[in-house]
Amino acid sequence: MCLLRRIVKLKVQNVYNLTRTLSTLPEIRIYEVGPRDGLQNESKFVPTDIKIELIHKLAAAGIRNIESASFVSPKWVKQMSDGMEVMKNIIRTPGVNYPVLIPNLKGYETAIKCNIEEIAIFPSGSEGFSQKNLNCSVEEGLKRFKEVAVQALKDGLRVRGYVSCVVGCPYDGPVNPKSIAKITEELLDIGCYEVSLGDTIGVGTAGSVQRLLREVLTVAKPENLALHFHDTYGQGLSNLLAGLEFGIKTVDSSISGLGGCPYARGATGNLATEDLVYFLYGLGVNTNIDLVKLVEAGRFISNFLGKTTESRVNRAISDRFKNHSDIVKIAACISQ
Ligand SMILES: CC(C)(COP(=O)([O-])OP(=O)([O-])OC[C@H]1O[C@@H](n2cnc3c(N)ncnc32)[C@H](O)[C@@H]1OP(=O)([O-])[O-])[C@@H](O)C(=O)NCCC(=O)NCCSC(=O)C[C@@](C)(O)CC(=O)[O-]
Repeated sequence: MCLLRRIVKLKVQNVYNLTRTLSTLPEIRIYEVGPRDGLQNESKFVPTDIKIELIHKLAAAGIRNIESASFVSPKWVKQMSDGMEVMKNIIRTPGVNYPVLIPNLKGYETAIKCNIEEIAIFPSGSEGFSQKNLNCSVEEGLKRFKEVAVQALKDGLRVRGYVSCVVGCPYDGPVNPKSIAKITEELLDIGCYEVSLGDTIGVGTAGSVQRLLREVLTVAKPENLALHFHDTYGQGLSNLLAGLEFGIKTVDSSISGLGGCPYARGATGNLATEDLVYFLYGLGVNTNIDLVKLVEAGRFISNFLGKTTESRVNRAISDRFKNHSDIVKIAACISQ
């Protein structure tokens, strides 16, 4: 057989093997943060009914975990001041989880009146960001969050943890993976069912994510971790692939790539949910999410904000794709 045909045969075999290997990827759980992390940084106040409609659209697209509100101080994040109205007025889809962000007991006492089942607490991985974002030290923040977690667990709620600035801090610079591992361990010890590792300013790369995970996986199992990558430097998907290769199965993302923390200067949006879902379909992972409806949800909120979507998939998918299966075939390069 001539050399060229041998190379082609080998290439086809490799592609098939790669797809087959990656297609043995487990169920990937998508944790949508758009209504909270996505909107919190928007200067123009988004009316409560728009927030609620976005949540409904995300659920209709098949998203099963939608972080829907935040019970932080309105003096700190005005955009999230209508958390109670949002949580009291969403029409809840059976099987969909609607967690909320809680900074302290005061926020918890408000949130618990809104029929919540899961809360998220969020210590910082660096001192500088902790002071700016929570007005306290990392240690004081952990003490506060522990009080919240103990009460929430007593009330029968699930508690998710975040660690912010797991790679770099806008104030302190590079962050030591060992300190992230320590905070992760403390969150798991107080009863968090999972800890989402937040690259808040998106400076992470596949290399720094590998270094971080090698450290954190000395204290946590992959099934108790989640990946939360802001896409500021365009590294979100490659960071994600690095994380998936460590067996992590939960990924945070934000519709239309919205987001950023008002107290992390330079922070921009999260990995876009549309890009994440397309990427996963390409790996043969069925997310049960309807990409046409998801793109529509992204266009709904981007149009309301008067912004161009940050999602490359949302921008690229023209209206010629009338249905979801056409897009999945493109994503997975399936010809027939
Ligand atoms: C934690 C605090 C409250 C401390 O803020 P503080 O000023 O130190 O709080 P305080 O205890 O001194 O209280 C000051 C005033 O706020 C009130 N207050 C106090 N707590 C609440 C509350 N929960 N809800 C409503 N009101 C509250 C309190 O009642 C008091 O009212 P006053 O007596 O002046 O009238 C503040 O720093 C805060 O709210 N920070 C949160 C900022 C934030 O939301 N940042 C964005 C989310 S984190 C993020 O985006 C990162 C993440 C999670 O996505 C992961 C990643 O991307 O990496």
